[in-house]
Amino acid sequence: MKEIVLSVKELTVYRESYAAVQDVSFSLESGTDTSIVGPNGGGKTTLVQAILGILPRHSGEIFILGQPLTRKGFLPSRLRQQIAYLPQNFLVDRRIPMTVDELVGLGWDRLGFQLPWANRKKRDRAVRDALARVNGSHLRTKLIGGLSGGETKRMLLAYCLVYPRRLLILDEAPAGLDIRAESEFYQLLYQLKQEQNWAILQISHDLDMVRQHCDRVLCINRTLRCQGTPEVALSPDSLSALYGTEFARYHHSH
Ligand SMILES: Nc1ncnc2c1ncn2[C@@H]1O[C@H](COP(=O)(O)OP(=O)(O)OP(=O)(O)O)[C@@H](O)[C@H]1O
Repeated sequence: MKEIVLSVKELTVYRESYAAVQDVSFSLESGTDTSIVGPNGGGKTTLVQAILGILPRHSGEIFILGQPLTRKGFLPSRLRQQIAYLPQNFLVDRRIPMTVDELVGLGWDRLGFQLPWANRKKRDRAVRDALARVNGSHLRTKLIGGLSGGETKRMLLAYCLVYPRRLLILDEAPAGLDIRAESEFYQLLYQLKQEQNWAILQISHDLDMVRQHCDRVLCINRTLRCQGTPEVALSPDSLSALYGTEFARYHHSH
């Protein structure tokens, strides 16, 4: 059964004194893959960061699995754990002597107090399975500082998968993956959506991918210019309104 996983109502978010996202409303159902598209600086990342509670909102409301996200970005930990986020760039000090399985295991750990030895076997199995799903079993004992860009992506995806989630948010996730890894990546997203009923929200500039893989599209340029199926939201008229006439003509003529 479909369920509303995320609901955003009349959301406005400021970057300094500028409303980077203004009056945006939409909702996401479980078992669906939705893409956010729009020009550079259009507010896509700002929108996602507000949903994650990283950026404060100026006005509007955000509900995750029916629970409101507070103005300060607080969500009960049992709900926060249902959300996974794969950022565009992995910004940590890579000199930290941490192995891949240690990092992926952090995604499994419950937020809040727990005994370090509790559920050890279950945790180890979950880490192994998550790495296997992203074809990253061979990376298990590697230090995170020694990974290539594509391997880092796989590790982060395993971090997202290691625990059953309800909402997966991706910021240009396949960037840095080779052709085969990218295809496997979308296959995996499809499985998570179909078999696990996850709702997926992904920022993308790859309109061909969006047409091929996504069920719905949100066209953002500060405000929500259009939303609907890829056929509707990526029609020549919608693309002209979003990116300008020249782009729409070019994109449809090849
Ligand atoms: N840290 C920041 N401080 C101030 N303004 C910012 C900051 N980050 C982004 N902005 C501004 O907010 C607006 C929206 O930026 P945002 O990064 O959300 O757009 P985007 O659609 O994700 O862009 P891109 O496609 O280039 O990644 C832009 O005008 C940008 O200059």
